[in-house]
This record gives sequence, C-alpha cells and structure tokens, in this order.
Amino acid sequence: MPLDVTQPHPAGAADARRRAVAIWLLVICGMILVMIGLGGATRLTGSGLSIMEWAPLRGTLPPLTEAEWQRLFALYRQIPQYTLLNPDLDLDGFRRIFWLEYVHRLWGRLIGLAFLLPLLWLWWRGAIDKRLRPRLLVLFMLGGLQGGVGWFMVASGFFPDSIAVSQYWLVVHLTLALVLYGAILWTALSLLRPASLPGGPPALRRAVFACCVLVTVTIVAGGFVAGLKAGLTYNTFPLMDGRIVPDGYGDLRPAWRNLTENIAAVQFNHRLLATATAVTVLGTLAWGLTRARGLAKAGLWALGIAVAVQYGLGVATLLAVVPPLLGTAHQIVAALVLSAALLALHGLRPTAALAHDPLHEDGFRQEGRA
Ligand code: HEM
Repeated sequence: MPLDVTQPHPAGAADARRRAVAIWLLVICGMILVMIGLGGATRLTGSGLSIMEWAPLRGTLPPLTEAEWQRLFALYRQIPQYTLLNPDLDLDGFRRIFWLEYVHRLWGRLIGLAFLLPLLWLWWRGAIDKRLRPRLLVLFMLGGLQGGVGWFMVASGFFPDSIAVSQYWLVVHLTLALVLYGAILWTALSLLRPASLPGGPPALRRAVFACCVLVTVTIVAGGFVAGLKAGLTYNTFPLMDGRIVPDGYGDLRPAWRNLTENIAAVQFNHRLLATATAVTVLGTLAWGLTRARGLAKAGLWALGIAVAVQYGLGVATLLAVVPPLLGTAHQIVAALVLSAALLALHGLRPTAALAHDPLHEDGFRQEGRA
C-alpha cells in the first residue's frame, strides 16, 4: 500500500514526508531551469521590452482583441528601442517579439503558484517540519522579489536613448535567479540525503568550495558580457583583436568602471575567469576522484563534464556572434554547472554538519509522537 505522507506515522513517515517535500522542491528547480532558458531566449531575440506594463493579474491573459494588440503596440512605439532600433517593425513583427516575453512572465506566475499552493497544502497537513517553514517562506518572498527585480530591469530599458536594459539590473536578475535556484536545490538535497552518510576529506571540500566560488564569479561576469552585448565584438579565440589582453582594457575612469562598463575588459575578464574555473574544476576532478564517494563523486564527474561543455559552448557562442540558440544554451548550462558544483559540495558535507542541520533533526517524529 502506498504511504500517505500527510498522516502522522510512528516510523518511516518522517523520511517519506521529507522525500515528498524534496521532490516538490526539485520540480520547482526544474521549472526555474526552464525559466532561465526562457529568460535567455527572450533577451536574445530582442523580445524583453515588448510589454510595457506591470500588470501581475491582468497581464496573465494575452491580448484577445485587435484593439488590445493595437493598444500594446502603440505603447511599444513610444519607447526608444522602437524609434532607434526597430522603426520598421509592424504589428505582425510586434506580435512575434511579444510572445516570448509574455510566456516568460506567465511561467514566472506559474512557478509562484507551483510553490505557494503545495506549500500551503503540505503546511496545513503538517508535512513540513517547523524548522523548515521560515526558510520556505523566505524563498517564496525572494521569488516575489525576483518578479519585482525583473520589472525594474525591464523599466531600465525605457529611459531616453536606451535601446536595451541596464547591465546592472540584468546581472541582479540573473544572480537572484541562480541564488534562488541554488538555495532550493540545496534545501532539497539536505532533505534527501540521509544523515548517516560520511562526508569527504576537508581538503577536497575546500577545493570544491573554491570551484563553487569561481563558478559563481564567472556567472556574474558572464551576466555583464550579456548585459553589455559584449559578445557581439572580439569574435576570435583565444586572442582578442590579435592580443591576449585587448587594447583599451583599463581606459575608463574611475578604474572600477572597467569591470562593469568596458566591453573589452568585461569580455576579457569573463574569458579569464572561465579559464580559471575550468582549470580548477578539472584539477579538482583529477585529484578528488579517488578521494570522493557516492554523491560527491557523481557531483565531481557532473561538474567536470558540465564545465567542459560550458567552456566549449562559450567559445562557440562567441565565434558565431551570439546566435539565440547557442546563447540560450550557454545560459542554461551555466545553471547546470552551478547545480553540479552544489551537488559535489553537498556530497562532501561532514557527518557532524549534517547531524546539526535542523533539516536532519528528528522534527517530524517528535511532532508525530506529541
Ligand atoms: C565556466 C565557464 C563559463 C561559465 C560558467 C559561463 C557563464 C556565463 C553566463 C552565466 C553568461 C550570461 C548569461 C548568458 O549566457 O547570456 C555568459 C555569457 C557569455 N559568455 Fe560565458 N561562461 C563560461 C565560459 C565562457 C567562455 C570560455 C566564453 C568564450 C570565450 C564565454 C563567452 C560568453 C559570451 C560571448 C557571453 C554573452 C552571451 C550573450 O550575450 O548572450 N563564456 N557566460
């Protein structure tokens, strides 16, 4: 007979409930991955500024009448992107760019519902450990914040003379998406992994932690490449315009602006960080495989493969001058690289840390007995 995870059971039920919550969170992770892909495709097809309204409820429905299409197109014709970049766009062209942004926003609403409704239901049935509840509430609020950040990002593209969104908002939006994704994945793994499994050697844990940091910094740097459309220039590899360090690398003043506003420097930094990440990950893989077991070993393999694929995709995206398909794949695989890094790190968590993790104390059983 299948186990009803919502009923208080004296034994085994705690694990079953934990598994049910973990599976729900993994489904949310899958939905966020799709969202990351949709976000990349929206940006790379120039669709991101096609909806000029923030209408969380009304915007759920697409335009249903010709008059509504005309109204939305008239709004789009007011922004600089239309006048400076797309003055020849007609209503049919507008309909084409509209759909991706619409689906991106709709999928965001669906993720919100897929998080909120099971959360309320599982909470009401007592299936969510008391100590897990604040974390889930914070994750839900961060999801709402991500919607708000998305709107500020879009609105940053409506300023006079602006034909695209601000790279700063784009990086905040991308980073928050990956923080949310990573936190939900980590929580699901913490619920799934039995506390009795051994952790890995501290030196390997530190090396994998360094890989996680490098992956994160490379992703943020990639956000600036995307935000500045820096992939549309210097389309050679490994040299940039015949040089290792491109001309004009440090031209902007104050110097920090080169990190976020200088196209040559931003692209060079991303290449350099990606190379440092790949070398560190492959070194850690070669050194750590004999030392890691179970999830950690699988995570290390996945990390090595994902980084190699991502590096190749990055070079291909650059050489082909950022076609939407390759650019979108590069964005999705970035999230997979992060997933693999978190998997490996989680697999190396020491037993002591897991034993003291509130998600691994026997909260369900104590509640069940009370
Ligand atoms: C560990 C390896 C790498 C990671 C984690 C990574 C991650 C990212 C991320 C998150 C972005 C922003 C999102 C997007 O794709 O639009 C990005 C953009 C980009 N990356 Fe990478 N990247 C890596 C390696 C590379 C390499 C080796 C190259 C080329 C030499 C490269 C070239 C690019 C380009 C051209 C863009 C802009 C694409 C666009 O405008 O959509 N990346 N990268």
